[in-house]
Amino acid sequence: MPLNFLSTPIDYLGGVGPERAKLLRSELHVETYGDLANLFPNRYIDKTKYYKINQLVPESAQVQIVGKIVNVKTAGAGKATRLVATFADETGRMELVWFRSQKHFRDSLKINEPYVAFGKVQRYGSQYSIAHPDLELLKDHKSRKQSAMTPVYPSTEMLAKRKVTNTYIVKCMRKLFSEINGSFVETLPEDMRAHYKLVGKNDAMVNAHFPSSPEMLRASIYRLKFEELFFIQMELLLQNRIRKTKIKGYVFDLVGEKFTDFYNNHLPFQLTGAQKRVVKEIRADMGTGAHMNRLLQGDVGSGKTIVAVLTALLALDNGFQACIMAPTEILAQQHYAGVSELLERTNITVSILTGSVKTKDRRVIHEGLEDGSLDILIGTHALIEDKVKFKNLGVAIVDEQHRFGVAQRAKLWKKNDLPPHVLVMTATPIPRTLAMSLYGDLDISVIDELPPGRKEIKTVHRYDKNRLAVFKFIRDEIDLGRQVYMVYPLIEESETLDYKDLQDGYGSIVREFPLPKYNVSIVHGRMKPEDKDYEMNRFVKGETQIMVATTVIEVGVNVPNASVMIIESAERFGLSQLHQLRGRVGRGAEQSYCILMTGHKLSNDSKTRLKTMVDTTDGFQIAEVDLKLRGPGDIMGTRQSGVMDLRLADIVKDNQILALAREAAQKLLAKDIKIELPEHAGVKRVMTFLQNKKGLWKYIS
Ligand SMILES: Nc1ncnc2c1ncn2[C@@H]1O[C@H](COP(=O)(O)OP(=O)(O)OP(=O)(O)O)[C@@H](O)[C@H]1O
Repeated sequence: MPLNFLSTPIDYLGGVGPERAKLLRSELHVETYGDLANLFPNRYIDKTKYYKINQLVPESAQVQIVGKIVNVKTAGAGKATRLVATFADETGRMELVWFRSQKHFRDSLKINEPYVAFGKVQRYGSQYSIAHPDLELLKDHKSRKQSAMTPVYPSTEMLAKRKVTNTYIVKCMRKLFSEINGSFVETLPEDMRAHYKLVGKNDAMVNAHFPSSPEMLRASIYRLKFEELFFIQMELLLQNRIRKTKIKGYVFDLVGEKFTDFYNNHLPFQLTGAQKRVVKEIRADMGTGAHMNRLLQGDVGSGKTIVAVLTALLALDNGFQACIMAPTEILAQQHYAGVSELLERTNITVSILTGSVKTKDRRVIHEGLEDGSLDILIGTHALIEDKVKFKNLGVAIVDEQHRFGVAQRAKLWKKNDLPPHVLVMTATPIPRTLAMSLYGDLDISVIDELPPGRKEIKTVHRYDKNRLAVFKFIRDEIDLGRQVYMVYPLIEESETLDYKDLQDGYGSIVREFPLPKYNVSIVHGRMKPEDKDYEMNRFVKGETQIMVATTVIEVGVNVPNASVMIIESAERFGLSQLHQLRGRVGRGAEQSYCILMTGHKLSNDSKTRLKTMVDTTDGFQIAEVDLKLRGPGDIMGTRQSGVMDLRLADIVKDNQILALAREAAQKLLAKDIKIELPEHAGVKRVMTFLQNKKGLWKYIS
């Protein structure tokens, strides 16, 4: 089947006039024959089965009933005007309802003639009804062979109102398939189909719409999902490859004195297996001559800082500088303190540049950067100001990518002849399956192992009415010398309300934990940055025992002595947010606790979230549950990605197929990177079709 046949506008299909074509376009995005063929059923129903009215139950979904219209009347007024027909069989009566009352439609309804009504039943009081049923005279219905697996296509209220019924769409589909005449061209190579046991394209298309058996239906849907995911993977893998061949990077092939000396003499601990593996991956990247763009995912507290330092040392050993960018002043300071301590006994120079650094000190930093005497610069957005000029920046390490835009990162290498390597660190785990489908242009390293000897954070869920016991627990912990976080939600829609909650909470905490024994800090988004930092620092230094805060403390804050995290209205937080918050404790040697406080009324989703938090501390597992609860739409960055356009596959539910499709794409490209072997003609055709607009092919063919 030539592709141009499939691009025939839908108006040309027999039985589709301009009116209905317009509706199909606006409601279902069906513009062409191809679009219609790829409009897959939501489900299938047994059209050989008929219900009696007295067999209906409130849960009956779509049913077919044979009966007669015994009368028709108009009910309601204005916009609520509707046509109501009483429909009866020998067992009872029900209603058929249309929210329109054109006279000619009313007149077309035949009283006391047998009809088949099909649709979704609803019950109002003791009465069953179907709104906008598919209605067909029994004799017409009987004249066609009915299938036990009739497809049910997506529909909208507008379509139902305008008589574009399921029966109509099925009719169009039959017509289309008889015109196509069984000749969808195969897209996947034969060896791949044999290896992954995939049915042929044509059979799959026909059976997805008009299944010959349940087994064939399953096999067809599997094949079509595989195909869909396979081509997405092909695009991602090719984009990645193009990036690597097009964008050159510095070659850091020396592992010199600085790295070796630090590694052999100054490591404060043994690296975990995962840290070693990740450092190896980074070294391999930097040695190839391609530009590194790597995402380093590591759960909270998994030890990303040491990886950042070793990466910086690799740049230094090859005669380059390094920088580490953090999203906030506090985090930049923490990194600076941590990195300086690690490098204390070496002769490597480290400085910090943030908004609050004085002009005089700035000048010294600028000079050091330009003459190359400053090796590592740590800082905030201040690093990308125009005045900051590196002599030769070799690697930029960016903490928490979503707070820095790509354009901002690009500013960093304005002085370089080549872009510095980029390592983005994030503590927000993204499930592997999602990461695979999203980040074609980014390589991913994962630290999936925590340093040894960590004590699991004990997590419990408590109801508000047990608050007194929780307060007692807090007092006991403070008596032991520990510090406590108390976090309140802050969501944009009801900022005023949240602010009140926070202030009320602060008020009651100060009453419960009075001076002079207790000192309480408060931090929230409405404070000036200087005030926030001041309050944070009091807590960091141990001058206050309790930190009342909104989620502003979410990322990266490191106060090892804080051992209790209380999260108020925990049901209002997302899972990954709860996990990030919990990660603020458990950073020292002491046993740590996380207490999730809620009221009694909880939705099922909230219960699942709380239970997941109580059951596990594994960020990746939590991310998987989060993805299942929220769907990929809300997860960072997914909105812009092609993943949301999937027709059949669901990257969460079909993650096994996704993994196989990725493997198949990798194998194919390993054998035939230009996709020019004759057996890959089908793949090439689809890729060309997909890529025409983006011009991907001009790079690889
Ligand atoms: N291999 C290791 N063995 C023992 N301790 C380690 C190891 N790696 C890191 N640590 C320690 O674990 C703590 C957490 O490390 P680090 O601050 O680098 O974590 P992180 O991944 O940046 O976490 P977060 O994203 O929560 O800030 C630090 O105190 C660090 O010294």
